[in-house]
Amino acid sequence: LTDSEILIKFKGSLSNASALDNWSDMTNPCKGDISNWNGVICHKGFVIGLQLEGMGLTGKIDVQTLIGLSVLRSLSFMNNGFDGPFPELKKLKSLRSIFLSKNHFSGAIPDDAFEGMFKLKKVLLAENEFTGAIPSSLAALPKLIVLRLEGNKFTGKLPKFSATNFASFNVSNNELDGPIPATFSKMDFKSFSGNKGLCGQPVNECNTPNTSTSISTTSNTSNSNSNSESTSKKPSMVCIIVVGIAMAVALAAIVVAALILLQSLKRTSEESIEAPPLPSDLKKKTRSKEADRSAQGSPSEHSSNGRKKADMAKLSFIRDDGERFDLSDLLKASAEILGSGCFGLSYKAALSTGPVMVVKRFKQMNNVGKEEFHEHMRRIGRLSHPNLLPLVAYYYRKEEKLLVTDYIEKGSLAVHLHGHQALGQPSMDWPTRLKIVKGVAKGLSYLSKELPSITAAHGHLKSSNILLNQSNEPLLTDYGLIPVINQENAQELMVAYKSPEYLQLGRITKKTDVWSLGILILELIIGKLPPNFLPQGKETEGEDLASWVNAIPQEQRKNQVIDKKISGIKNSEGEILKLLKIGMSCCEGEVEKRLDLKEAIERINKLKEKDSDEDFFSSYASEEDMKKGMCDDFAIS
Ligand SMILES: Nc1ncnc2c1ncn2[C@@H]1O[C@H](COP(=O)(O)OP(=O)(O)OP(=O)(O)O)[C@@H](O)[C@H]1O
Repeated sequence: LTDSEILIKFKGSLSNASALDNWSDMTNPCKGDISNWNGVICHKGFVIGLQLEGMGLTGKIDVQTLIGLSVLRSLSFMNNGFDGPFPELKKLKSLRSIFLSKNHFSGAIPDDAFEGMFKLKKVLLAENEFTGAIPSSLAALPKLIVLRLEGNKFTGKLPKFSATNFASFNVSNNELDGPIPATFSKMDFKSFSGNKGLCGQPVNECNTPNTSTSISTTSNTSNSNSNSESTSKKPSMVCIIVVGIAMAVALAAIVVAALILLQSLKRTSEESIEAPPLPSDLKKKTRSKEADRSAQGSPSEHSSNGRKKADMAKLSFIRDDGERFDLSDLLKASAEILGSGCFGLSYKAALSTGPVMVVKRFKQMNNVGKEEFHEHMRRIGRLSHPNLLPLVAYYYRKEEKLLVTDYIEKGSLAVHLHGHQALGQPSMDWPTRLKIVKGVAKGLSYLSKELPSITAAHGHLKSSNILLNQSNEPLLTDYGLIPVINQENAQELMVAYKSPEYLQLGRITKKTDVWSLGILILELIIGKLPPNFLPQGKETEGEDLASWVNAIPQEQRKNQVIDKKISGIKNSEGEILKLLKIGMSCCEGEVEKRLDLKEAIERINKLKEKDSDEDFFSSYASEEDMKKGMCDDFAIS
């Protein structure tokens, strides 16, 4: 059967499937990475995922038919009306993700239900009616990083899990009992709460008779003073030693890091100057690509002669019409460190011939092969929009990659919002802020259309990745990088992976960039820096901006939320409140309730600099609604 026939047959087993009306055997489900069939995810012409969420589907999940989709990696039926036993998904050995949360599946899951699914990384079964023990075959999965079982009726003990590196784990609100394995002791207690019988760290409610601490302290009252004295002394000695060792190790680490950095810079510089001629096959490839580069925008080799030629080839240029330079030119240029972001250092390099470039070093792109990297950079390089900072050139070496762009004199939005104020310079006025939001929205819209196969087409939207040109038009940077960043590092560093859906469910969606846009809107209105967008913010420290707004009573928001330092807001407060409302709808924690990008952009585009009389009244009317608790967009989650 073809993919199209398989999917049509599969649809036949579903009930209430009107959301899949555009599945038709007259068309192909996949054109390259694009699909016009609702909920079908494609890669290189193959169906790799079904994302059939919140479609009101019921009926049977015909797993047998899906076996025909040989590269199916992800199945999501979340938030539908499926019931009955756990489907026999182990027949689909290539699956990486199973999302069945928020349905009515029930009964015990067979102990061997996950047997042989060695590639499985994410399993979401939350908020169903499953009973019985957590299957040992699930606990044995070696690559599991996300497991969500909360809100079921699982019983028995928590099994020992083979995987130890969970990005998200939750078994709360079940009927589990017994001790929590020590490997989970550092997790958030909320992941285990609501299970009356579970005990041990992090819940700390173990009440078994053989837990000895409290018993021994009461029975040895006569010794208690001396014991407590000696225990209070011992830790302080230990502390001093530990702190001493830690300081010595930290110092040594700093020295080693500095040496490595110097060595690496030196090596890069030497390699670029001493670069051997290109291997002939790569040269051939480069030359043959010259032929179609005008159509493809492919990198080209600027030929002159000898070693110069080889050096030039080391930097791959996206366009033909710009100034050419090589790595050694960049390294010889007068350079200035712009900052150390999540991925490494960024330098500003003023070339002796005039142009000023920015070189950003990435060490976290080691999992992609050379061809894959070149292909992706060419894809990024073909993008062209007034709100995107174009990639000028890139450099590939196995251990590190460099991306080169023009230097933008005016710097980033982050600096204008937060840095300039700290220096006592005037804060950005409302019309400029509005212009920036509109430009960012246009850039995002373009990216999502041009990079449909990347779930979060930007993936790293934050105020330091928005530069401002001389007329304050925003230019997005660091976009489209998710496919080439190492997964582990991406999870730690990229903004998309700090979204609620990633933190709670271990997934990013088409609406993840919308969430970042919402946070950016709030940052522009409130004038506060979002805590978890800081480079070092691996953990969310402090509440996010949306929770901060939500904690402020409705009637006080106009006065407390809008940054007092924004100039030019007279007669614009109605419009600012409308933007605030859009920002909050973009920050909706539940993906289904969040605005989609198109809707958000439409609403942003309607905003004006000044309130009209009508807007003035309607914004106040909506404030009244809020007071009455009728405004869903502001509902406290
Ligand atoms: N082309 C550019 N022109 C001017 N300033 C830039 C340019 N690219 C980056 N910057 C600025 O240089 C600084 C360092 O940028 P970098 O991208 O390394 O880190 P970041 O944006 O803070 O974090 P991340 O690595 O997560 O993107 C930031 O303030 C950024 O706004």
